[in-house]
Parts: sequence; C-alpha cells; structure tokens
Amino acid sequence: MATLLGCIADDFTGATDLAGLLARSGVRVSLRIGVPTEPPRDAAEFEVIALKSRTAPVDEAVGEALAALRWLKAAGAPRFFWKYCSTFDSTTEGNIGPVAEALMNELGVEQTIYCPAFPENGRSIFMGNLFVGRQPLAESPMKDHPLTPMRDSNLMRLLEPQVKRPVGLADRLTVAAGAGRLRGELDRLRGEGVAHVVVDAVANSDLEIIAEACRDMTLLTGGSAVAMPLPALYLQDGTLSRDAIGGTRPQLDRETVVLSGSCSAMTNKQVAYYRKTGAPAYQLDPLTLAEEGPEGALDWLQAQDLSKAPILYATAEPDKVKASQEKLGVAKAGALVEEALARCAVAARDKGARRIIVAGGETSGAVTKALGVSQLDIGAEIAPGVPWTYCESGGQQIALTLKSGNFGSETFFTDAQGVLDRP
Ligand SMILES: Nc1ncnc2c1ncn2[C@@H]1O[C@H](COP(=O)(O)OP(=O)(O)OP(=O)(O)O)[C@@H](O)[C@H]1O
Ligand SMILES: O=C(O)[C@@H](O)C(=O)CO
Repeated sequence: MATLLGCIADDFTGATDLAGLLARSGVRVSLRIGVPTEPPRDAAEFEVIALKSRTAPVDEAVGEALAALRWLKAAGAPRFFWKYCSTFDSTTEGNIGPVAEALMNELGVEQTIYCPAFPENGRSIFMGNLFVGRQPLAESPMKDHPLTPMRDSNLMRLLEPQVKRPVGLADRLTVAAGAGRLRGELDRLRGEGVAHVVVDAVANSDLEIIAEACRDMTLLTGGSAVAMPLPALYLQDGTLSRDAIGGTRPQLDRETVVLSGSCSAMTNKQVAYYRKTGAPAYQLDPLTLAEEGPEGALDWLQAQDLSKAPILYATAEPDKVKASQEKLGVAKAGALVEEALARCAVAARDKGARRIIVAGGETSGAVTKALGVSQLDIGAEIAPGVPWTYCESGGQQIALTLKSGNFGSETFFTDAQGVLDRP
C-alpha cells in the first residue's frame, strides 16, 4: 500500500513522539532517520522522516525538508505533516515558519494550520497563547533554553517574523463549536488571504475536532498530538484498510542499558529515582571526559551485568552544567558527552544489550548515528509521546527508545523495561 500520510519531524525524539501517537491506533508506522538515500520500497501507510534541523541554518532546514517531501511524494503520500516541538522551539528566523512556507510553495497550498498543543503533556493553546502546564510559555523553563529560549508566549507574534504571508487565529470558541464551524472559519480566513492559521486547543477533544476539520488539507503542521486522531479518521471512512493494523513486537533478550544525556528538570528526577531503585549507575562528567576521554565509562560498562540494566548518565543540575560549560564552552561540553554516550551505546550493544533506553534529543541523535540505525518500526508506548521502537544495528535486532527531555514521569526508566516485560 502507498503511504497515506508523509511526516517530516525537526528532531529525533520529536519524530518518535509523532510516530508513537500515530501508532496508538494500532496502525503500522515507519520512522526513517534522515532522508533515505534509496527511493521508497515497501513504504508504510504512515511514514515519518526524522531530521535534525531545529536549530540548523534556515536554508539547510528548508533544503532537508524539501528533500524529505520529495521522498514522501515518491512513496505515494497525498498529504503531509510538518512536526515541530510542542513548545514551538524556534528562533526569530525559523525554522518552523520558513519550512512550512517552503512546503506550502512546493505543494501549491494556500493555507495551513499551526497547532503545537499536547494536552497530555501539559501543552495547551488559548487565544493563540501557548501554555506549559499552568505557565505561559515565556514564563516556563523554556525561557532559559540554551538554543531556543522562548521569550514570548503568543504563537502569532512568534510566527509572523518567520513567514512572508499573513498569520491569523482560529480561537477556542470556534474550535469548541465543532468541525463545520472551524472549517467555515478557515475558509473565511483564506478569503482574507490568511495563509498561516494558529489554532487553539486545550484538550484532546479539541484536537479531534481540528483533525476532522483539517484532515483533507494537503499540509498540516503542529506538535504530535493534533495528528493523533488521523489514523482513526482514515480507518472510519475506509481510506485506510484494517490490514494496516498490527505492529511489530519481536521478543528480544532482556540485557539493557540506559544512557541519559538530557539535563532537563524531568530527566534529573528520572535519573535520581532510577538510582534509588539500586540500578548500577555511572556519572559522566564533561571535565573528566575532556582530560581522560571516555575510557573510564567504557571500562565500567564492560564490568557490568547488563541484566541489571545499568545507567550511564551525564544528567546534572543547571549549576553543574553551567560550570562545565563555562570551562569548556557549551558546544564542546555537549559534544564530549554525546560522543561518550554514543560510544557506550555501541559498546553495550556489542556486549549484548538488546534494549537501549536514551534520554535527550541531541543525545538520541548521537546514539542512533553511532548505532548506524536508519529505520525504526514503532512499538508500544511507554509514556505519552515516548514509544519503544525496533531496529537493526550491527546485524542485531534491538529495541530502542528515545525520550524527549521533558517527557515521561519520574519512574520512566523502570516503566520502559516494564512495558517490554509485559506478556
Ligand atoms: N553535565 C553536562 N554538562 C554540560 N552539558 C551536558 C551535560 N550533560 C549533558 N550535556 C549536554 O546537554 C545536551 C542535552 O541535550 P539533549 O537534547 O540530549 O537533551 P534535552 O534538551 O533535555 O532533550 P530534548 O531535546 O528531547 O528536549 C547534550 O548536548 C548533552 O551532551
Ligand atoms: O513535541 C515535543 O515536545 C517533542 O516531541 C519534541 O519535539 C522534543 O524535542
């Protein structure tokens, strides 16, 4: 069967987030790391291409997204989804708007929507303003993000400098009035020349209305959650056959390693909780890595019993992160950690680990690259937006989960193992 929905995500954990929510409906979802070099063969009904373009120069991000679009078109996709972060991570230049506008131009589309809401993870939009839990985006911890500090909560104001065509809003009152009313409002705005429409959503029921109203748009954009209702809509009207139901679930050995390079508040809690469970733990420190390299971590890993699911983590509180960044520079500190964790991933796989749990988007990029992973099949969901995936690495089938920094609850690392242990 040809692809029904072709998705492009601006980072790796965001891509697994989207793929996981689409797979909730039971349909097969395939995730490609980067634009495949080969033309599509055996493409799935739902294809997600993971880029690493969130903070890339605008031209590079646009070029990669257009290459992904062409591959997805060749796979037969009639409709497309541009996935960015539920906290709208971007700079004044981009890359959310420029990529959306380039995709619109290439597809000859006059209008698209913007809906990063993800109510299950506390992201909601009201009157065009994005909230993280109870805080406006610009008052949330996202205001201090090292690469994309979000200092405005208003999505129209954030988007306007990024695009050439007019920006508008379909507010919650319209959405709450149902799919017909929302469709009417989008038509009205199109008549006024509004190409980019931010759409409010505070609950999953709003997302269902939005998906129903916009399911026939050639290009949709948003966080993962607004795409979640699409497979059910396609199944209902026969666009998607029931044969598409049924994901992969290979039985793999239980040897596990946990690799954490995220320093988010939630990952700090998750690492602290996991250490308290008695799991063997090794802390990587960028300053030590700069002086001695990753050998200490690799030696420690070699001595571990992987059936005890040891953790190697660089996760640290903000003051500690800042201290090493001041000494080494932000990029160097990050690169040292990413490289060390990537080497640990390969060493763990070679030692027999068949379940690899990774925390952090950049960290996930480094680990998947080192493992030589190019395609992932989506399995069971561990937490909203974090599924297990299955892939091949070094001639072995492995299960891999890539957790966004802020996702999952405190018990995530044990939850992840529990999901695979379930009969
Ligand atoms: N102790 C540390 N000191 C300095 N930098 C660190 C330290 N630990 C990790 N890092 C770096 O911080 C960055 C964390 O980014 P990463 O994207 O992996 O996590 P995140 O931002 O929490 O996740 P997400 O992008 O999914 O929200 C990585 O580049 C990592 O190498
Ligand atoms: O939408 C989100 O919050 C995540 O999928 C993400 O993009 C993490 O980088």
